[in-house]
Amino acid sequence: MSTTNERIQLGELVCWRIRHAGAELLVSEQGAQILRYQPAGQQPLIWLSEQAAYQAGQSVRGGVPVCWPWFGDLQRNPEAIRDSHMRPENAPAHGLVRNCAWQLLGLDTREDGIRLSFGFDTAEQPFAEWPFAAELQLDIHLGERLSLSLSTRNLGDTQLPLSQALHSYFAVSDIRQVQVEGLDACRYIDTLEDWQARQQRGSLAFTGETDRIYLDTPAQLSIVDPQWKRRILMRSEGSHSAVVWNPWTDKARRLSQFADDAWQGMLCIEHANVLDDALMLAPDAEYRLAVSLWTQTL
Ligand SMILES: O=P(O)(O)OC[C@H]1O[C@@H](O)[C@H](O)[C@@H](O)[C@@H]1O
Repeated sequence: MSTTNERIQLGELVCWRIRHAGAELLVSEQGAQILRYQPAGQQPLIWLSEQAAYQAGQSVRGGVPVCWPWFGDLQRNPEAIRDSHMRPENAPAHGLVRNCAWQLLGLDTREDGIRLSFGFDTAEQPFAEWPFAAELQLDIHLGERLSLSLSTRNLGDTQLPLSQALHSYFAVSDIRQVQVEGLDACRYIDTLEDWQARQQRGSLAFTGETDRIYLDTPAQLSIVDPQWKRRILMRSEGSHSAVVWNPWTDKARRLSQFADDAWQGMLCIEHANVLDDALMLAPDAEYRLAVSLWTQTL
């Protein structure tokens, strides 16, 4: 099977364009962020905004940003995570690494696809207001499926409080036509309804702005997209929580790098470790959060 890789510059960002057996993957070294993924002969599976800005120090809208060492608004995190930052009121949303330079550790072509690894070490790039030592590695494997694995090793001598997510933006034909399966009976926190706890009944369809944290989630979820005649499957390891987000009309107008009507063609399902599923990593412990993505024809 033919596999090629190309180092390209998009605006200020160094990126890798990988082609394998008709599939195409675009990854930025900044944030070790997958920007786009299109399986062979299909619509994109991972969505990238048409208004994406490729600037140093700014996360790109779309793809799969890595949220670490906290997810979302730090002030909404469990106490141990809030206390991990010296000035939580000034801490950026979604942690510290999504707009940092990561290091390319390896790019290997094999019979079953191509593997890219990126590393981030706080010993080399310390955060003044987050006094912990950790080593992060994101391994990306493009084969028949796209697989991501994020490992955190605690290099310090105290416990490391952590929440995190692989913030995947999926491409869909029309958010009003798709459904998410696998969440039936899961508890969720509706962040748009004063963070009240609710319970999912049946599959999830979308009729307005949605921003929910699902808890006790199963290993496999899927997006059913009848118009594009496909099901996107997601299988995770090391995650029992997932964030489901679509900004709908009003929030779309307030988002950066986002066209007013872009909400129609995207859906975030973010495999995570948040709230009850947040982590305390012992000294020298390593934790792995992983997700594999593929499609089936409907
Ligand atoms: O604009 P950002 O920082 O990339 O965040 C995008 C969205 O990310 C989601 O994970 C959150 O649940 C939303 O509340 C948020 O709006």
